Amino acid sequence: MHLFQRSQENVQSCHGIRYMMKELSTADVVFVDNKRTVSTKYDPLYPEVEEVFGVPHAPMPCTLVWRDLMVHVKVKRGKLKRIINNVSGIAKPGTLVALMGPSGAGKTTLMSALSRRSPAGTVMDGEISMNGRPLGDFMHQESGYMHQDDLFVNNLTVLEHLTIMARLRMDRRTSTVARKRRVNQLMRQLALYDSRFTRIGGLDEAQKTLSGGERKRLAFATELLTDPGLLFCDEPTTGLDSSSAQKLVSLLRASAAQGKTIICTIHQPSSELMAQFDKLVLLAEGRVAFAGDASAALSFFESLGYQCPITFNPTDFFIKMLALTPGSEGASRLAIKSICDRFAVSDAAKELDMEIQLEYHLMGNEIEELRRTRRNAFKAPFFFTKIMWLTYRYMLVILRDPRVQLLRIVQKLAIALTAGLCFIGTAQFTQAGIQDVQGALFIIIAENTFIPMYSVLNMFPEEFPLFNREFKAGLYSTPIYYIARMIAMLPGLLVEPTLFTLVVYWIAGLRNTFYATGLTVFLSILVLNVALACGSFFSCAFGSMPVAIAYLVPFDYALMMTSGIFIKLSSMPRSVSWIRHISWLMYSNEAMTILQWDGVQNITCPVTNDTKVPCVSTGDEVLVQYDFDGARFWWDVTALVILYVIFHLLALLALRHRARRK
Ligand SMILES: Nc1ncnc2c1ncn2[C@@H]1O[C@H](COP(=O)(O)OP(=O)(O)OP(=O)(O)O)[C@@H](O)[C@H]1O
Repeated sequence: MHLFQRSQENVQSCHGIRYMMKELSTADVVFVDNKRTVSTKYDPLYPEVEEVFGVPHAPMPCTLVWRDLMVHVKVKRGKLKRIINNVSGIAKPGTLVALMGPSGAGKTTLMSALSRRSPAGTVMDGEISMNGRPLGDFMHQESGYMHQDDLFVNNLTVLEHLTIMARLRMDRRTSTVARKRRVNQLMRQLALYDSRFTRIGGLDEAQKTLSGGERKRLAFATELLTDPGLLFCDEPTTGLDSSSAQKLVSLLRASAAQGKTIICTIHQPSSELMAQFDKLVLLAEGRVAFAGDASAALSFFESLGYQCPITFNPTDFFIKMLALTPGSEGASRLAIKSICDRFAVSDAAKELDMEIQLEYHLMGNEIEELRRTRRNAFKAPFFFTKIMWLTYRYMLVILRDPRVQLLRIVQKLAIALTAGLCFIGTAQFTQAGIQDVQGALFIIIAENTFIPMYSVLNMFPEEFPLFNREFKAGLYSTPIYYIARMIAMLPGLLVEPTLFTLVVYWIAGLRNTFYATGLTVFLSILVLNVALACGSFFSCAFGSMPVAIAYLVPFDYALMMTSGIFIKLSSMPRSVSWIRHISWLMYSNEAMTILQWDGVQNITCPVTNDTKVPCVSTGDEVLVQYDFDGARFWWDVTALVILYVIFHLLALLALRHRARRK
């Protein structure tokens, strides 16, 4: 309770914003063209929601303190490179903090450390705590992180994206109505309501998509879904025109006014933008060159004898002072060191130090508050809820472009017709017919193997950046993503092989029994799924399509050569014949051959007087000719299922390894 009261006081005393908090927390505040306006005609997306719930709560106040922080990254041969050097600071509720400095000063590294989102290979020393708690995994639930480059599933609309994100991010105890209300509120507050049915992005030029500013606001809305008390924004205005940048910073300002703590890295903002920030931290060469009220930075530099020219924007001046001048790096480093050293003994630094000490002292007494926080700890959505909503997301993407799906089916039918026509009337119980039947079976197997296996190679590398970001944000685990991704593809994985196999089977006139037809279709579905699992494994293991192809081509040749169609399996050298045990082409070829020839007794032989001309007259002899065994049908099916499971498990492990390493 203590901490909450103290933080609330901070919020109110810091800016006298009690009035604003009340005002901004109502749902009818809309930002239009950088001006906050109150809509006169209230038009909520879900009217029933507002009636039930009324005014929302203020976010939980968050005070972030860091003391004597050092950050190193691992470079070659296990050596450590120091990026952040003995940095201390504090960010309180209701404040908008700007983290500025020249390129390479360490802004992103510091912010990643403060948000507990540092990449693997980062070594930290020093203290960071939020509301008295040393940083832990809770940071992913209790803080938001807006990345510089916004990543979305482009084909979704704004409303679909926010609805799905609400399902993945918000506490599972939140009711459906409350979730809808939050989505509604955010779309209205961030001026996205009119674009709610607009697609976020995409390559279709005929489709209207979001502008750069709208994408940034959508990224901001996504982070605000859980209403975190602490928000990190990495260069939120980069790539925006001045009006959109102003609009976005006004939104950050308004959120801070609601009681949030917001830390932003920012590149040389205009004076107008800078005026919206309360606190400024200037970094140079991994050290603090200034930290305190944004308005006091100029006086500090003046006290060192550095006068900002009247024609200069102060932020340009700070960066100029703290950047290395090309050609005289040594002198620049000395000047920067001197500024940082003098800040370390300045009144502003002492004041900051005292504030930090006081915060630590007060935090020591917050045990009761900690207990309360733990009791109300965030409860993530259930495993199956996440799978369901992620599957929905990927299914939407597939369904969004029905023309592509239709084209794929038309293409499959065209290939099936072409292939089938080559075999028309040839599948007979004759000596020539044996080769024709085996050829038709191999066409079915090859078509269901190679196209699916290669087409999936690009999928995981393409989706990896978004997956990795959402995985790191704790939205879902690798198995959840992987399972959802596979389930979303399932309809296509059933329809395509079924259509192709039935068309070829029918035109080629293969064995006309329900048992043989049904099981051949089943086997072709299995073959396609094993091939896709194998492609997924190569895609996850090698991370890029060209590398994956380089390894997959020799692998698939080896599988094809041991399929039993090109070389007699018993005549292969032992050193390579073992490969057939992992060849789904061999297992499916054997199983489909059994279905065609099992019990056949009447294969006709050519009429000739030469008794030495060999003749295969029964199905069993056909199987012997290919080194197949009629008793192994169900073993073949089992082997295909085992390969399916193994390839998927390997793919999952490879993806997990990749995600943890990045
Ligand atoms: N993993 C790493 N290995 C080696 N050097 C690194 C690594 N990460 C960061 N650095 C170096 O640390 C310094 C600070 O990087 P950081 O990205 O934090 O700077 P920044 O202030 O955010 O720069 P910018 O404004 O250009 O994004 C840079 O010189 C960068 O090259």
